Amino acid sequence: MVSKRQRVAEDDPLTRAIAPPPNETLAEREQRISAEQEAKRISDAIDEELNRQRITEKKGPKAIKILLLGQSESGKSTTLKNFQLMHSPKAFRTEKASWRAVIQLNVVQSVHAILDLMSKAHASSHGLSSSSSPHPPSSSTHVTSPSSRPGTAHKDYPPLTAEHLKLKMRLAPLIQVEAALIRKLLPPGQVDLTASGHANLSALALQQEISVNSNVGWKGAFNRLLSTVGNGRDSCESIDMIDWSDPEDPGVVLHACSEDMIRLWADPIIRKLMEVEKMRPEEMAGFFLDALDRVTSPKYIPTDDDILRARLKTLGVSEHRFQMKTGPLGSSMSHDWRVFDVGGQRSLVSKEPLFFSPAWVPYFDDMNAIIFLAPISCFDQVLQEDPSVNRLADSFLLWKNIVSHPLLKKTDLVLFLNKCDILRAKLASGIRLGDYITSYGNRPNDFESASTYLKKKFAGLMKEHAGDRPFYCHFTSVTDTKSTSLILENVQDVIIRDNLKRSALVG
Ligand SMILES: Nc1nc2c(ncn2[C@@H]2O[C@H](COP(=O)(O)OP(=O)(O)OP(=O)(O)O)[C@@H](O)[C@H]2O)c(=O)[nH]1
Ligand SMILES: [Mg+2]
Repeated sequence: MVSKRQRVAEDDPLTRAIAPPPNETLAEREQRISAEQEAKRISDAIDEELNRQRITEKKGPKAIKILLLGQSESGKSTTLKNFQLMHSPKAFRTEKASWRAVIQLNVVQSVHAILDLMSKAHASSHGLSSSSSPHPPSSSTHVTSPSSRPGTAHKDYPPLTAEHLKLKMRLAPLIQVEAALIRKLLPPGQVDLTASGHANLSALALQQEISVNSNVGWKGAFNRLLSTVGNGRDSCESIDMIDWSDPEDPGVVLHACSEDMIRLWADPIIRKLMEVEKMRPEEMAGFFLDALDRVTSPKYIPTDDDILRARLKTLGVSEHRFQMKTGPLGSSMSHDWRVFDVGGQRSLVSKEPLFFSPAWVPYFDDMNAIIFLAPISCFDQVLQEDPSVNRLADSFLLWKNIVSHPLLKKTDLVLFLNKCDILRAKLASGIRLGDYITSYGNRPNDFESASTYLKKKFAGLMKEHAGDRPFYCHFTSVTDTKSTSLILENVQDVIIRDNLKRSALVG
């Protein structure tokens, strides 16, 4: 008779699956038992390895953590990309297909800003209000002077010809491409509606910059999308998965509009128009108009430099981990490094950047170092989130808050005076630092004097609010990978040295 318990066990699918076959021969039984023993041996070995790793992790040196801070567009994500390029170049390059779409979006948005300005100039010359133009005014990121904000006086725009208006019409398909690219880059439900509050993608694109929440892995979303149109190969070489013959690829329209975009960007009247508007696209984030021929070519694949210049606003936090040998040459000591990149945009409610929110502050004392980025070329610009605040004044204020923060007393603070390449070009073009920073007075308007002066200002704030803390400061252009990798190596050395000093004091 079969007991109830035995019946239950036989009904159990797992028991049935692992039960020996009913007519098992002696040889088969021996083979089965030996296979089971081998499987158990492998499983035990895996458990043992996991345990060993857990113990070493506990015993081994703690991960070294770096937090990147600074206002929006200061260059935090670009610095993170430099870390990735230095320590995981292969992984960095597998994301080229995703960056191609971001660069295409950057191109379209730069052209869009110029088309907006043409509408505004056209409306102004016909005595209409610019709000009657089909395109609302572009975001203040595209505008480098407070004088070009809405509601300002009538300007002396050069008259546009019929040819300009035709050119503008021929470029209209780019607006659809813009919406398609945004849809492609944002996983469903990830459209950031915080600023405008409506879901029309094309209008949304005009009103605000697209941001991607780094936690949801937009690159992953894009790769999944690619794999449905590509050859279906489950590869991480995302560039291999682009279907170059896909007629729906945004690159097709971009290529078709290429000559017209080049003509627009080179046109002397359009240049004059931008000059009157004090609009300098070359200083804008994600500037590719000087490389239109290349980036709109049918088989365009971004270079490392292109990826560093691509602009995608960060929402939330991005993390990059890598391992690095440390200590004297030949030493086998290895550290885990973690670099955190937090979106610098301010909350519309608290007016504070995300990294000063109550959710983030508790993490501060867990950081070994903070790299604070101050884009010193922005002395004549205002914050996109609050046009009443000058960008350089905002960087001074953030720096002051960081150096005097009680939770950051033991953290290494490293200052990157960033966008030096743009500062140099801006001063050379005749824009005067003294017109915006009155304390600069009549000092020479060259890079050496201006950068030294600004460095002293930041050092002064440190001295005033944090006493004799070491002042680590670098002049950077983080889109230049060569010089940035040297600077980052130096920063890593300083952090390791200070970390060792601290553990010696504790030990
Ligand atoms: N020319 C030049 N461009 C730079 C430099 N640093 C950053 N950029 C560009 O400026 C834009 C903004 O840089 P990001 O690194 O995205 O700025 P962010 O601080 O991460 O901004 P949020 O994510 O909004 O907080 C990108 O297009 C970069 O390529 C620089 O030193 N020189
Ligand atoms: Mg960012």
